Amino acid sequence: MIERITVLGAGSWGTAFAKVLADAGREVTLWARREEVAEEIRTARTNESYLPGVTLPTLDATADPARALDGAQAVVLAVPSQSLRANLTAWRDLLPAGVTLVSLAKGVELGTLKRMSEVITEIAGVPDGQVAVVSGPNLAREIAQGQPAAAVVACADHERAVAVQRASFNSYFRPYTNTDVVGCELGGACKNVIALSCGMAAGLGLGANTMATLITRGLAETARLGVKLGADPLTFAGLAGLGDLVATCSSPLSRNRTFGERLGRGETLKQAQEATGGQVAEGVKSCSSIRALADLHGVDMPITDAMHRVCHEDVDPRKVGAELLGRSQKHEWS
Ligand SMILES: NC(=O)C1=CN([C@@H]2O[C@H](COP(=O)(O)OP(=O)(O)OC[C@H]3O[C@@H](n4cnc5c(N)ncnc54)[C@H](OP(=O)(O)O)[C@@H]3O)[C@@H](O)[C@H]2O)C=CC1
Ligand SMILES: O=C(CO)COP(=O)(O)O
Repeated sequence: MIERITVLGAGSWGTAFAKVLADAGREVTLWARREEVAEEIRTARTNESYLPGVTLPTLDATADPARALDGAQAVVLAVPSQSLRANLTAWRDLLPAGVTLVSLAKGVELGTLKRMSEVITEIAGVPDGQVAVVSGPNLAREIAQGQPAAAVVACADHERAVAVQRASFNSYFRPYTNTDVVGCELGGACKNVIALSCGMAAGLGLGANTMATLITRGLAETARLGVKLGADPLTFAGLAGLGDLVATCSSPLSRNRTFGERLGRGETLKQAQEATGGQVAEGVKSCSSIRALADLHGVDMPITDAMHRVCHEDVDPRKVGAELLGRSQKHEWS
């Protein structure tokens, strides 16, 4: 049984997941980038900047990575996807040998076009089977409030997935196992981009039919990419596919959806970034890396392409909307 777990990253999801683990009976140490955040978690049992009003269970917290990683049996990586490489490079010599590495990040790296587990195996120099991914409909604030939710723990090594499942299962958090790491990671990364599009539609004043269309066609393009890269198509009907997509596209708690809504209301990228105060909306960068990955593999992802053009080529959301509708007509599954 995994008993001692270190969570690296004390933002919304890192803190909420540390709570999940502590509520599951694990001994948890949470690493925060800033000492004042670590001190607040240790002494006041709160992290007001990320989870206001939430009382945390007993947790150790530190800004010292060496102290955080000492004796860890599993290490959870909860930093933004575009900084994971730099962070892990700084931490890799501190990782205990054979430790299970768990990724919470949902993104595809710009430049390398790697999934997060690929970045981790490369930087930590560990085999695929040592890296697990947790993904699913897991809006941090709801989980931190103890609202029921399920997730998937995906790992090429089934036994390791079961160990993480057992370590994180509690009265409100129900993890399932899966061995389809590619599908689970792509589901998590792509849904952030589709959530941007749903937010944008909401910002333009559009209703439920448009949302459902974007969700369904978003899932179709995600599955198209996933299958091309070796994922199991069934994964996209599961928690890390449809589940996460529906939660993120529908909830005002989603940073990606909220960001898209601002763009839909006419804000520029810069204005939306300033208004969301540095909180990570992974889809803004992932729309470019996922688009490049799709291009590399000859996969058509029109919604993702549209989001890239709005976010990075300053194209009007109304224009990409009209273009999406005017694409050449085809069979639903071609
Ligand atoms: N929030 C959610 O509901 C969910 C998020 N995720 C995924 O989890 C990952 C982490 O997201 P989340 O916790 O929400 O993000 P937040 O934006 O809430 O927090 C980011 C955390 O990472 C730290 N951080 C930011 N930039 C860097 C950097 N360059 N180097 C080191 N640390 C950094 C921040 O520290 P500081 O405070 O000092 O800036 C903060 O602790 C993302 O990939 C996200 O998609 C997955 C499921 C649910
Ligand atoms: O991944 C998430 C829910 O599962 C969180 O989504 P946001 O990053 O859009 O807030």
